[in-house]
Amino acid sequence: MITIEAVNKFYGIYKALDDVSLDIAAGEFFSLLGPSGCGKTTLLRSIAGFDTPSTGDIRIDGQSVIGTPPNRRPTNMVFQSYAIFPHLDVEENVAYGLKRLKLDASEERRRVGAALDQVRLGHLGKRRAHELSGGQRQRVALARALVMRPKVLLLDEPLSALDKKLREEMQVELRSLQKAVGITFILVTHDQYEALALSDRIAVMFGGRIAQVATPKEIYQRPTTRQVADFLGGMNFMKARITGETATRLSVETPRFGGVTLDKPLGFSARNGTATIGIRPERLRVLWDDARSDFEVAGRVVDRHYFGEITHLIVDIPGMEQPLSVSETNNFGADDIPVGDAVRLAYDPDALVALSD
Ligand SMILES: Nc1ncnc2c1ncn2[C@@H]1O[C@H](COP(=O)(O)OP(=O)(O)OP(=O)(O)O)[C@@H](O)[C@H]1O
Repeated sequence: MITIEAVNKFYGIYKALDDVSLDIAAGEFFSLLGPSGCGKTTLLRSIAGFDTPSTGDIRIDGQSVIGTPPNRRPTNMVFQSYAIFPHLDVEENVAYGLKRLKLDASEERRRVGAALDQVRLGHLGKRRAHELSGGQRQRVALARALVMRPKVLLLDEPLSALDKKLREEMQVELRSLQKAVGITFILVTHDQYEALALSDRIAVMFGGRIAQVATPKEIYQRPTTRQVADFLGGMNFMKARITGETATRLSVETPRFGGVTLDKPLGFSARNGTATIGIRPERLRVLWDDARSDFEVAGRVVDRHYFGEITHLIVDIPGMEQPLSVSETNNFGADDIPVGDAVRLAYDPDALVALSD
């Protein structure tokens, strides 16, 4: 539905977008995720028409939109700062963009009512902006975009001004709203949890380039580069010696995790016969008492951080360069393991991933 083809964007000599190509399907909830300055807003603004790529093409439903002004594109953008008019009430705010369509009054009222119902603000139509909470204002901004019936809704960090609890509530709402209206949503966020919780697919960006595009589960469980793995949650990294290589698989020998064969990440090239291997902290489990596993490593707890439902244990493993970070639930008392204690950790070899540097 949306095709981004070899898009580059220069600001002077600075390259904000570097050869970006991407296909986004109709009805998809798609997120652009990355650290500040990685180019995600520039890409979103290019889809909306507020920025123009220096080279490359953007097509919506097969039609190039380069040169088409924002208001003539089948897109609508919701900004981070809920830009709603303070002197208008909620209904007037939502009706604002409809004015140029010159609908008859009853049709306009019907569409405004439907958009407000979609964001659960039907009862607050006569309120003014200063009488609304942050979450309600953001819903007005959403209704204002939805009322225009865009094919694509573009969302630039729409929830970042909200506090954590409200933000989580609005995330759930945004997801169900997207399913209900069925249009394509493209969300820009630097919040990995937001992207994981909301998206059908995520593109992770660094330095103007797309590092990986995949479903939340794939991107979390099978990151292809060290940078992607590090940006989305914690990851223990270790060096391993390559003992065999095919087009798609890599056999490695690790100091403490033994020999394993793994999927070869995209764009992988071996340096000095070594590869970087990763395992997520929550994929390591403490083995209590006499419990045994075919796959275990032994070490000593050197630090402990309590997070309520989980505890992070930092475990030094003899022969490993870096201690392992272990995220263990407190159901079994991980929060009571004293620093200095010997522990054994079980792991599933399937949880190990090979990463491109
Ligand atoms: N109008 C501009 N002129 C010059 N440089 C710009 C302009 N707009 C953006 N940039 C630069 O391009 C890069 C990408 O900016 P962009 O806003 O797309 O990043 P971002 O990933 O959305 O970051 P953030 O999350 O901080 O908004 C940044 O380094 C930024 O400084």
